[in-house]
Amino acid sequence: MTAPQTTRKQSPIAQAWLIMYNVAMTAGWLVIGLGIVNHFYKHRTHKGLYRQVEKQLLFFQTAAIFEIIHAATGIVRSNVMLTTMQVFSRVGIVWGVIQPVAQVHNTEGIPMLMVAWTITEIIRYLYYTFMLLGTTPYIVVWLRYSLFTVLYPLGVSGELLSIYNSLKPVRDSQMYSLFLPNQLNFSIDYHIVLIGTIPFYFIFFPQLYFHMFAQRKKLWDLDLRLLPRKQTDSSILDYLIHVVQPIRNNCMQCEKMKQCCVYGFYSSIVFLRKKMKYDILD
Ligand SMILES: CCCCCCCCCCCCC/C=C/C(=O)SCCNC(=O)CCNC(=O)[C@H](O)C(C)(C)COP(=O)(O)OP(=O)(O)OC[C@H]1O[C@@H](n2cnc3c(N)ncnc32)[C@H](O)[C@@H]1OP(=O)(O)O
Repeated sequence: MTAPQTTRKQSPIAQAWLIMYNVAMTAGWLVIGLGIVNHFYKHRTHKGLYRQVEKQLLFFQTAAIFEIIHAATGIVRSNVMLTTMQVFSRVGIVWGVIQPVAQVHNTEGIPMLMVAWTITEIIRYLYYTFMLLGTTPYIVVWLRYSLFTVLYPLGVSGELLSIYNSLKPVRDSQMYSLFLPNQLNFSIDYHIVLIGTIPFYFIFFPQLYFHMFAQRKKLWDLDLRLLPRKQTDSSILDYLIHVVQPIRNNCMQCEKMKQCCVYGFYSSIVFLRKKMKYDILD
């Protein structure tokens, strides 16, 4: 089964670039994923994990900056603000927190964010690639619009934990900081800057998270076949509603309609169906 295709037509050059980009990003994150699995298999600990995949992670996470360019130039329909937030936070974490602060490398936040990012990106870029090729396997759509419910909180917790773990080493080393007096007559305390980023997570993460739920619902409404459980429920309810519908039409002409159990049965199905948010078929 394939998902409904809604991707708009791009120019052939843009389309070729996007296919190349998405294939390269899928492959890159797959390599990172294999590195993570290999590390856990060999060492059974998250210690040393960052060093194992450092180069690939720096490269492919940084390459996500193209996503902001894609959205800003309009070659994809992603929301520019949300994409910028997402990419900016992750590139910022990698280059501004993890890479320069060695004390963070072996802390618990690292496996959390790496696992969340890696699974998300393999599926996301695979999804985009399939969309461009015009056929997306149902399982890829389902994974993209379901796993984020768990992976987003996991990734964001890993990021916040990494920022938290970097605070003491950054304060002690006075990294990237400039104190008065100096010739520029300007001061910046990187420790305070990092603390200042934390509230932004509480402002922007809910927006990103609920945006994904909205996208999921939109796609779901577009094609009710997307989720098997709902599909079954929907078919049963649809079947019942279509069987009972003609009886109900007769009921409408009957004086005793309100007391009639057939009409009551019909109404409960309609109610149940509305409750399950299948209003669009009514
Ligand atoms: C020290 C620095 C700190 C900074 C502090 C900032 C605070 C910020 C707080 C936020 C923290 C977030 C951190 C993130 C953590 C994680 O990622 S954890 C892992 C879980 N993550 C996810 O699940 C990511 C989910 N998000 C997305 O998938 C989305 O991409 C998005 C970023 C939310 C944007 O969504 P949206 O605008 O809806 O766009 P898309 O659905 O992606 O795409 C829209 C259409 O464009 C097409 N498209 C997009 N990209 C491509 C592409 N590369 N190639 C081809 N096509 C593309 C896509 O197919 C869609 O097409 P249509 O269907 O035709 O609309």
